[in-house]
Amino acid sequence: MLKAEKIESGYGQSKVLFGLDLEIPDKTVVSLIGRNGMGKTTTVRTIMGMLPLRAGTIRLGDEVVNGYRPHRIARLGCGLVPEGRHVFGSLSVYENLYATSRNDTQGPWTLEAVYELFPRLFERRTQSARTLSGGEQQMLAIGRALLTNPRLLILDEATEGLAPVIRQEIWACLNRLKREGQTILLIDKNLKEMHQLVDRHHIIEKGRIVWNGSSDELMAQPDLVNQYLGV
Ligand SMILES: Nc1ncnc2c1ncn2[C@@H]1O[C@H](COP(=O)(O)OP(=O)(O)OP(=O)(O)O)[C@@H](O)[C@H]1O
Repeated sequence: MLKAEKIESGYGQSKVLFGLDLEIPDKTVVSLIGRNGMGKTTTVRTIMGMLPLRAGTIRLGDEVVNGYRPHRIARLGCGLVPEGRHVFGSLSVYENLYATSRNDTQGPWTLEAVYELFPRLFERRTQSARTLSGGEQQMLAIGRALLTNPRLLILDEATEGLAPVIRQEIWACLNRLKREGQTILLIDKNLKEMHQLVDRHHIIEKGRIVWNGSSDELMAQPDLVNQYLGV
């Protein structure tokens, strides 16, 4: 599905990614984990074409997408749930969803399907997005991304700052998406909840992947978790 090879990028004079490799096979859930400031969001921005790729190659399927603008990456099937959610506060839930739904995509995700996934969004469909709780805004951001029927769904900090009960709803949603074969790139810090969900973890340290392996392999190495995740 997605293959990034030796990618480099950064901001102005400062380089953040130093030859990062990441492969996301079809119908798998892949994580990117690491301490704050190691380059997770920068990786996502680079994949989405929001930051220029300075070196390396990104392939989506068979297509090299180096230099593609974000809208083109989105049209090729990458749906992003950004850190901080970025819903349109002055628009209603329905308007947020409608504004990003497209009629040129094929797949299971319709407005009705999103409302079925998150009944709270249906209940609050006329409410302006700024009045939603953080968890409801995250549901809206996920619903908005799903409406593009993405081949690859990317979540940057899937459950950060959310109340525990809402977190469980998000994990349940992600587990359901996995069962349905959705390919996912997941950034989060909750290793316990990620255990069942993630097929392959990738630890990022100073802009490079320093380890990758299964959830069981990760849990079997507490030193690794201590060293790179600081928990
Ligand atoms: N817009 C920006 N301009 C300049 N430097 C930035 C910008 N955004 C991030 N950085 C720097 O790039 C580095 C990597 O940041 P990034 O946001 O990718 O990390 P992260 O792993 O996602 O961490 P976090 O969990 O804190 O978001 C950090 O040193 C950060 O200060």
